[in-house]
Amino acid sequence: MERAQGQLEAEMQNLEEEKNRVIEEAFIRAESEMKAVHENLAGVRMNLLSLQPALRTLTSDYNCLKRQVQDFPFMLDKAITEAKREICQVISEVSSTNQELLRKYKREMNLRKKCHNELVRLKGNIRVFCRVRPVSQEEQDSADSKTMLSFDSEDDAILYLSNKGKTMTFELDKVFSPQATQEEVFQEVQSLVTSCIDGFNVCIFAYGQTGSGKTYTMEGVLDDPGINQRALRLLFSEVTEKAPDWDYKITVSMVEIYNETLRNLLGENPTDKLDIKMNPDGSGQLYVPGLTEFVVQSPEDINKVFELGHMNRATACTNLNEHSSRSHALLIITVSGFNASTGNRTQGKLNLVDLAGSERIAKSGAEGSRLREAQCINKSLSALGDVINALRGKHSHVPFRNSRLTYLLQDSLNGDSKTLMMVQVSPLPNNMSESVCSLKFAQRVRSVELSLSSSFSRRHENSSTSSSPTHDSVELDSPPVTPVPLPISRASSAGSTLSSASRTPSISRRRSQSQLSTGRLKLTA
Ligand SMILES: Nc1ncnc2c1ncn2[C@@H]1O[C@H](COP(=O)(O)OP(=O)(O)OP(=O)(O)O)[C@@H](O)[C@H]1O
Repeated sequence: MERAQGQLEAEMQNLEEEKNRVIEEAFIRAESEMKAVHENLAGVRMNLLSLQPALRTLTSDYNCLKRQVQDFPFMLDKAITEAKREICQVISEVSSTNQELLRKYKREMNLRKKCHNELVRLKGNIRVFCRVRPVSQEEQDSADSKTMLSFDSEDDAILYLSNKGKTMTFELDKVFSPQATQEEVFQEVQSLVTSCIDGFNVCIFAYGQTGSGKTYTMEGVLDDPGINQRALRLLFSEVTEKAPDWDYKITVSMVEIYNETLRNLLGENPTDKLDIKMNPDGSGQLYVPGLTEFVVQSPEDINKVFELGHMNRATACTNLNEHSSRSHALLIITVSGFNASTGNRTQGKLNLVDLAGSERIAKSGAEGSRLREAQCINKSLSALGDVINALRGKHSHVPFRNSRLTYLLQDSLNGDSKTLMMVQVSPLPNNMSESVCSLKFAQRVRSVELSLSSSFSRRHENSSTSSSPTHDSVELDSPPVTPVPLPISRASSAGSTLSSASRTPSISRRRSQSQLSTGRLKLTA
């Protein structure tokens, strides 16, 4: 019993010790945990302390933003109102500048038109050029190739023609020697071409006997095109350049007049005959029902037009060369413009005409269909001369209706329209009588015009220069023609609508003027 009690006490003793140890350990652990918690707490406190300024900044930022957000609609309204006011002010400034510019532009345009009209009035609106074609290789080889034409080295408007021992002098507006290139010829006519953009109607005729180079000048050859193609290309590039301000439309028609019958060369059926009628819209303008008008929208279209016209012309006849000599070929280009900012509209027409051969076949005993062809050609060329004469003579009646050609071109020959007659001449002695006829025709056309464009000539209206430039009024082997002594209007032609840049100071012209003052011109023997 005592032993058991001793054991129990010892166990209790152990347990008591064990308890004290565990408590001590727990206390130590609790103390170290407490210490760690304190340390963490201190860290958190430190963090809290360091975050406080940032929090204050954030709070103040937030408050600031909040105020701004509250103020924003008001500020926005204010800014918009201010911007509106500034924009309105700028717009009104720009618009008044614009108005001023528009006013100036319109005034300049009117001035330009007035100057142009005045220039046309002073110069006369018919110009006559002459182009002498070169002698071909074949002709050079033949015995009869000696050219009878010569040029004035100091005056590019004079042409001398030797005939039967006498030298005839012709004075025109410009003479192109056989060396003149297609480009040089075009340079002289390009201002006339572009004037149709300004709303003028223009006619350029190639006149002369068969084989004198009319088609070469107008159509040209594949690698060296003539006036037709160059004109269309120039017009296209000019209107493209003006595109931001102007909206232009270029349309092209091609017509052939054969035996007084009109054919549509760009139509689906080129053998169909066309008629010329009064426009039912009451405008008093003529129109050709069914005439194809091809709208040119790209340079490629230009090639298409010429290919189609050429193909249609060729398919409707057996021999194109012969046929083209006996028919008039017309390329009619219309340029319509609209300026959206000024509201201005323009419409000009450029008629490029390769006339039928002017030789007088009727006098050489032609019969049947050849005779009819010749009569038709003579009739229309004479009608052209009569119309020009009547127009420039301000006759009350202008016989437009005497031929299809003049009837079709009525609106382009009338009013302030401009005409250029390109007289083609062969240099060969065999062709001399026809060359003389062509040059006389040209000179009479020019003299009709000149006789009305200077006061001097008005006084001489009824003298030798007033004869009508009718085609068949020119007689073969008639005495040498007297040069038209009217250089006054040409002397004042600086700034001509037709380029005068290439003209040389003219001894001949001075000579003409001094002869003019004596009232007489002699032929050079
Ligand atoms: N300035 C020139 N330079 C080179 N060749 C030319 C020139 N003028 C004409 N020719 C050539 O002379 C020939 C006759 O010219 P073209 O056919 O143009 O005459 P045309 O007056 O139109 O004749 P047609 O009345 O028969 O149509 C052609 O072979 C042409 O190529």
